[in-house]
Amino acid sequence: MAEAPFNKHFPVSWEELHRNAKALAWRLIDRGPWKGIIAITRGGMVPAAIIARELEIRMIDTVCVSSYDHQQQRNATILKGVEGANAGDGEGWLIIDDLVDTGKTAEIVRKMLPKAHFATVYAKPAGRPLVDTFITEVSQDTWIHFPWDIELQFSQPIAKQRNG
Ligand SMILES: O=P(O)(O)OC[C@H]1O[C@H](OP(=O)(O)OP(=O)(O)O)[C@H](O)[C@@H]1O
Ligand code: HPA
Ligand SMILES: [Mg+2]
Repeated sequence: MAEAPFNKHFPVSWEELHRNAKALAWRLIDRGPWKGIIAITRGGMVPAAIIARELEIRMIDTVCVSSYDHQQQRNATILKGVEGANAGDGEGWLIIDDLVDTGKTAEIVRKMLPKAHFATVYAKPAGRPLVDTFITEVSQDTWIHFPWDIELQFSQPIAKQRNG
């Protein structure tokens, strides 16, 4: 697949992610009770853990999907479904991912659990219609840098960045 032009970069700190995942938990609490959480690996496991803690949910399973090599999108591969959770059509279950981008991953997981509630912390416009609840929208040409993917390093002054 063609590489998407990510012109903008949106770094997220652990604190920000924690705050936004908690904000998502606040939105989800009144829509429950939830039978459990299905986290989409790997990125969904971090917000899923925070939401599980806030909503006191201990039944957690995963759907294992892989679709990106860093910013390069590939065909999504399902490595594991949800057989263990006995989630049926997903009724009463929460699916948690860190973000929807093109919506490809969400589309695949929604087919597995059509009645589940799909929630993400971040959403880009193309994937937004596939999510039931999210917290922050960023533009399609923005790459979100999650705290587990980045480290502190020297940053060019803005003037240097603008002048190339
Ligand atoms: O809406 P889409 O275009 O499908 O993109 C969103 C998916 O891509 C990322 O996962 P990725 O496949 O990179 O795996 P990871 O979570 O293991 O990093 C992200 O965590 C979402 O699951
Ligand atoms: O913007 C993104 N950031 C991190 N992982 C992703 N996977 C798809 N889009 C993104
Ligand atoms: Mg993922």
